[in-house]
Amino acid sequence: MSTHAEDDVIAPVSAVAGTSAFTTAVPAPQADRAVASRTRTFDNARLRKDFAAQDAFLYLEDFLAPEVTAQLVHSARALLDEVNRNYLPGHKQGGSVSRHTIDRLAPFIAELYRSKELIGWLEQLSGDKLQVSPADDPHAYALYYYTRPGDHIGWHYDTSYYDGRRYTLLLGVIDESSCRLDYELHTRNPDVPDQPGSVQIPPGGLVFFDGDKLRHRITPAGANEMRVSLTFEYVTDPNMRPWRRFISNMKDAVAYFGFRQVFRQMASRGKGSA
Ligand SMILES: O=C(O)CCC(=O)C(=O)O
Ligand SMILES: [Fe+2]
Repeated sequence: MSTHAEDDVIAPVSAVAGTSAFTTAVPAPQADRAVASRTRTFDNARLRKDFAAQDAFLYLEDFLAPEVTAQLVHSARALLDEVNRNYLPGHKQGGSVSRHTIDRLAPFIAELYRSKELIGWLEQLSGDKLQVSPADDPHAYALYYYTRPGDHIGWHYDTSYYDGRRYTLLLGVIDESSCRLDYELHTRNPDVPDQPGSVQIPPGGLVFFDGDKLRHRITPAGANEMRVSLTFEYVTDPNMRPWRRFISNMKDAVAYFGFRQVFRQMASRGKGSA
């Protein structure tokens, strides 16, 4: 079900992938400064209202500073050789790169994930105190790749296995595709009719939502298309009961990152080295 994907790249992209991409220097921006340069220009009171009115969902077409988007695009292409592909018939087909690989090869993404400016702004929107996900959660930050015809994710929620809420931030990185994020608002609220919507997330665009409230899917990629999105997960309580951790890990191993990535951290922690 889970395979490596060295040869899974369409031609124009593979020209810049591989080791040479790592040596082509693209200076990393300073994450906090770059985030603040954008968030201080927004009408944040208005965005907060929009987020609440849409039952904990917000889409912004143009969020990231251009130098951040450029850095993410560079990393997404440089990490093509690291993509782990998965097929879950009827539910999901596509690739992902876990936070463990990002830590090794794209540290700017880890820095952006932890940016105080970013987290503070998301806290303003959500009205919740947010924390980064624990070190052994491979989903804390991850890249998703849609590079083959039919790559998609079926309807689902980003269910929280934590004791508190789980928020998902999606950042558009590469979108040379017809893929759409289809969603339904208010599905958990019997008093409000479900409200369907659909967006494409262009490079630098943002989607932020409470994972247990937004029903969503990514529609299938066509031939010669490529889409990469970056996901950040924030939680209100990083505690997770052991049996839920087990279910969450199994899901991440089967549907996203492969067993080696997901259980590697646990194994090394068992030996006292993490
Ligand atoms: O690729 C995306 O933008 C979102 C993917 C998604 O919904 C998920 O992996 O849970
Ligand atoms: Fe999702």
